[in-house]
Parts: sequence; structure tokens; C-alpha cells
Amino acid sequence: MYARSGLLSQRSCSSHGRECATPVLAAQRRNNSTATKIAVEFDQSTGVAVMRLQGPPVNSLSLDFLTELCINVEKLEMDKNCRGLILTSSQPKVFSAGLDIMEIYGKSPERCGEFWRAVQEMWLKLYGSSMVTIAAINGSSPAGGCLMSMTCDYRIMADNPRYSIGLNETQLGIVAPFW
Ligand SMILES: CC/C=C\C/C=C\C/C=C\CC/C=C/CC(=O)SCCNC(=O)CCNC(=O)[C@H](O)C(C)(C)COP(=O)(O)OP(=O)(O)OC[C@H]1O[C@@H](n2cnc3c(N)ncnc32)[C@H](O)[C@@H]1OP(=O)(O)O
Repeated sequence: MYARSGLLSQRSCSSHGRECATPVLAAQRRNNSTATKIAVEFDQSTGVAVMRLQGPPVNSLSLDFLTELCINVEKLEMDKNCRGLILTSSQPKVFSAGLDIMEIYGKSPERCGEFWRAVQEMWLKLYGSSMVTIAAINGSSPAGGCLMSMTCDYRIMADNPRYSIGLNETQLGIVAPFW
């Protein structure tokens, strides 16, 4: 969902002076899901968009979820009026549970490859964004959820001892790549 419907589809990328396009098209081609996992509200007066993750129960990062996230970030990126992005969760107690483990369990190498490319695309898009990005971490944020928040320029986390954040996959001996 993008609150300023119609605007982006009518404008060319070059009119905004920002780089765009190919990754969005790739992501759009991939996005066959009709359910909306990402809600975006853009405040014209402040130039700040709030992106709410709303993939029940725990905003796990499935291929559909990642695709929708990337499409929405790219749309905002193309809008020259949008200067800031706040990423937060609509789910109670959880910002994001990280990668959807069912996307990598028992899947073909091709499907795993597609999924992993979508993971890379997500963090590269956020990390390379020209918008000021803030993760408002209003719940637990393990593993891929932590990665997502680390790619933002700033992080603010709800002060609640029940919420945790970190790369918990290291407990299984899985470490993030060195690049
Ligand atoms: C700047 C950066 C530069 C470079 C970086 C480049 C690359 C980096 C590469 C890698 C780093 C990132 C790596 C990521 C790996 C992963 O993300 S693997 C996934 C790891 N996630 C977890 O271990 C989370 C496990 N879940 C939890 O801890 C809890 O569920 C959570 C605290 C999130 C919520 O707790 P609670 O509210 O009690 O809910 P439940 O535990 O009852 O869960 C509810 C249902 O949700 C299902 N679920 C939970 N997590 C996942 C998940 N990750 N995927 C799929 N499904 C999940 C859970 O099974 C329950 O389902 P059910 O109701 O039983 O059907």
C-alpha cells in the first residue's frame, strides 16, 4: 500500500533526479502476492514516510514480504518530496523475526537463490537509500530483523526487557558474511 496512489506510476524516474527502476521492475515481476504486508503513510508536510511492517504473526521476511518492502522503499526513493523514512512494526511485541525459515527449509537451490538475492536487495536498498532512514524497533528483532534495522541510519528501540535484538544465528555457528 502506498498512500499517495497514482503519483509514482505517472512520473518518470528521471524527473526526480534519483536513480531507480530496474530493481523495482524485477521486484514487481516477482511480487505475485495480493496480501499487503507493508503499509506506508507519507506526510507531505514533513517529507517523512512511515512504513509499517504488518506480516502476521511476526513479520518474518518471506520472499513476498521482502519484495513488497523493496518495491515500497524504491517508490519512496523515487519521490523527491520524501526525505525521511521511519520503519516500524504493526505487530505486537515483534519488529521482525528475521528471515522466514520456511523459505529456506526443503526448498530447491534455485528457490533458495532467489530468496537470498531478495535478502541482499532488501539490505542494499535500505543501506544505500538517499533518504534518512530510522528503525523504530518496537519489539524483538532477532537475526534478519536486526540486519534490517542495522541498515538504517538510526535505530531507536522500545525500552522493554522482554524485547531482544541481535544476530542470534551466531549461537548456531552461522555468521554474517564478511563483506
Ligand atoms: C549492514 C549490513 C551488511 C551486510 C549484511 C549482509 C548479509 C547479512 C547476512 C545475514 C545476517 C542476517 C541473518 C539472518 C538469519 C535469519 O534471520 S534466520 C531466522 C532467525 N530468527 C529467529 O531465530 C527468530 C525466532 N523467533 C523468535 O525468537 C520468536 O518467535 C519471536 C521473539 C520473534 C516472537 O516470539 P513470540 O511473540 O513469543 O511468538 P512465537 O515464538 O510464538 O512465534 C509466533 C509464530 O511465528 C513463527 N515464527 C517465529 N519466527 C519465525 C521465523 N523467523 N520464520 C518463520 N516463522 C517464524 C513461530 O513458529 C510461530 O508460529 P506458530 O504460531 O507456531 O505457527
